[in-house]
Amino acid sequence: MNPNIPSRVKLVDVGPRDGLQNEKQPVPAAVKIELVHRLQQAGLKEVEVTSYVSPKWVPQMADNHEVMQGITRVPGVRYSVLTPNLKGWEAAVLDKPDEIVVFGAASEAFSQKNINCSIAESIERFAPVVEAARAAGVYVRGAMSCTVGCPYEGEIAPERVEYLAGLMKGIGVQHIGVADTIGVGTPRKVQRAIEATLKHYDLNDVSGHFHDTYGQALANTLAALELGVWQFDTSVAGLGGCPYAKGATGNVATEDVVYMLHGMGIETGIDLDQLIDAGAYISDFLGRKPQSRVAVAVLTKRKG
Ligand SMILES: CC(C)(COP(=O)([O-])OP(=O)([O-])OC[C@H]1O[C@@H](n2cnc3c(N)ncnc32)[C@H](O)[C@@H]1OP(=O)([O-])[O-])[C@@H](O)C(=O)NCCC(=O)NCCSC(=O)C[C@@](C)(O)CC(=O)[O-]
Repeated sequence: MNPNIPSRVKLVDVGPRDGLQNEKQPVPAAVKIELVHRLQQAGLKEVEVTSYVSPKWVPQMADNHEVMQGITRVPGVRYSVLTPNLKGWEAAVLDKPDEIVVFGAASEAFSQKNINCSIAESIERFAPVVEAARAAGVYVRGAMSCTVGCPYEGEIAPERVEYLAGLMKGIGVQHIGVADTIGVGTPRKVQRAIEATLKHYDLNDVSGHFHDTYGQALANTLAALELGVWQFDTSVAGLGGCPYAKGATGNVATEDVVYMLHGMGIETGIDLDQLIDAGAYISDFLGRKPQSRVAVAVLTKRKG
């Protein structure tokens, strides 16, 4: 096996936030809370719970306070939330997240559509958020959208990823996620985006966030593992899609990544059966099958 491949991987389940943010049907806070509980029971050590964004832009996340305050926290589990500006941070801090996420884009057009400002303006907005969070002892992660392709601008060059990673580093963002927002990436392209990020960030501070629109997300995860990346965002049942990236499907399913990693002898600390139950719970609520191939296979096998 490639010696760069780590023996242990940390997965952050972003299903409750990235997975549900685009759902058109209302999902009650109680269901979101139960999903977080089931994920932590399955062994997830970090869950991205919600976002503090405009309820006019993303109505599904309007219950952020209720969800964060309703969770029974487990020691050793981290709860992260998205905060695009100081207003978001001021709301989020009341709910005591372990980690906040500022989210920018390597594409100007996506930045405008997603957060209504240019890349340069986004960094100006993030800077005081990062400062306030770090002063309060809250860890700061950055997400970089559209690192290989953009729904409005097409292919994104690695130099633009390097540029954004440098800006994020410059304002004190501690960890950076390399996102293939619309799932158009293929393994070499994703590796180039990660290599560009590694010009500014240590390998231990970089994670992968791959959507599966074109069915490449597992291959892209493996490509990132081959560079030594050991942290990934995944979404239980493959939930999700971004409201500002039409047609993009959910993140790679946590179940599929766990199955692949365990099959490679890589530890995750996650119980696949309990994870599949968590995915079945939310999929039943939404009235559809899990998007995870592994979950569907196991659930079919269980029926006998
Ligand atoms: C970023 C803003 C808020 C800027 O929105 P804006 O309109 O430019 O902000 P503004 O400062 O001009 O304020 C306009 C209104 O929004 C309110 N407002 C302002 N800020 C907040 C806040 N934090 N929370 C609640 N309300 C807020 C503010 O109070 C005001 O309310 P009004 O006076 O009209 O009633 C807006 O564009 C927005 O909410 N966008 C949604 C972004 C979003 O959630 N996108 C999806 C998540 S990112 C993602 O999924 C990608 C990722 C991370 O997963 C990685 C990947 O795959 O690429």
